[in-house]
Amino acid sequence: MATIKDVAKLAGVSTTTVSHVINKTRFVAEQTQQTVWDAINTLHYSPSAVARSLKVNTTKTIGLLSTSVEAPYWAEIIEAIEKKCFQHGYTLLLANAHTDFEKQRAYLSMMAQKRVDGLMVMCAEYPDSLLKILEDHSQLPMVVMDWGSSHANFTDTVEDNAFAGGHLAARYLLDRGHRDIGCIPGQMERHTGEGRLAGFIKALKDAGITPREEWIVQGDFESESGYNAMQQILSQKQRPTAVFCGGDVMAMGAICAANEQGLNVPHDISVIGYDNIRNSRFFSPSLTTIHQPKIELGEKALEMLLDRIVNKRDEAQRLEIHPQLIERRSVIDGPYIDYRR
Ligand SMILES: Nc1nc2[nH]cnc2c(=O)[nH]1
Repeated sequence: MATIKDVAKLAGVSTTTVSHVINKTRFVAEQTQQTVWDAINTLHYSPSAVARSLKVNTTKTIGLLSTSVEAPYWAEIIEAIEKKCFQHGYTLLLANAHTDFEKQRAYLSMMAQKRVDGLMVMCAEYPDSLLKILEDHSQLPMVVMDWGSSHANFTDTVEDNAFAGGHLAARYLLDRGHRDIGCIPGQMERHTGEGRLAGFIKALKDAGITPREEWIVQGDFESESGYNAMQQILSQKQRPTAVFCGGDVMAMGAICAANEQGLNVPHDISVIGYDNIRNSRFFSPSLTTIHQPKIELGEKALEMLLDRIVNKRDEAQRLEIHPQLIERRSVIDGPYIDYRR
């Protein structure tokens, strides 16, 4: 592989001049520039990022310690981060650890050794063991994207207002005249599971309704869990008229279960989701849901991290995103529409 010395030799200039031509760091006569670029093209020379990193002490690389790319929710956030990294001239190093602690530890160590300039964290669950190793790496500029309200002062965070989103979903169903409402939340260990459910329960209680335990069936953000949970809800003697699913993918499974029992969504039972994944518009019926601003989440988190890297900011910052109702066709008016509060 050609080196900068080979280019300098072929162009008949010094390596410093070649460097200035490539990096545009000093005036170089046009004719000389042309000669250098001709030599670069002839030799197919590519400047070494490794050599440059050693000199400037940055690698222009961001590490992302994440859970998986399989679920549409994660995929949309990661896509937004990757696009923004590219725009800013950074390479994204993706480390899917699947909530496996040993993998998280190994990836964190690898990323530190590769001297990433900053670290984005989206691990879904944050047991103390993970918090400890994150803190051990707190010399790295870091942003945690899915903790909800901040847990630590060594990292930037993004608050997604999961509680407000769950509240909004329940409030919408109440406003549409539903009072018998079930829920299929994601895992309680996850902020997006627990926070969305807590908001839902609060809205019901504020409306004078005691949530019925048998209508709250635990899911895990996968379609199969939504399917099984809906089957369980529908197997009961008294059924709810509406169900809030804490993730759109679970709503997809829940709608499938209802259909297989001969029920029509929304005419026999209304369903509202959460996340507004790209395909939720194309569910049958198209899904009424709570929009989680995923692109904004990814972009804001990266911008905050770059601000920390570039400006060498020490104090932790916290940004917020806000959930929004998206009305489509999976919810219709419930039996209490004329008596709503
Ligand atoms: N698959 C999946 N979807 C989500 N949507 C919000 N949180 C989650 C999560 O933890 N997993």
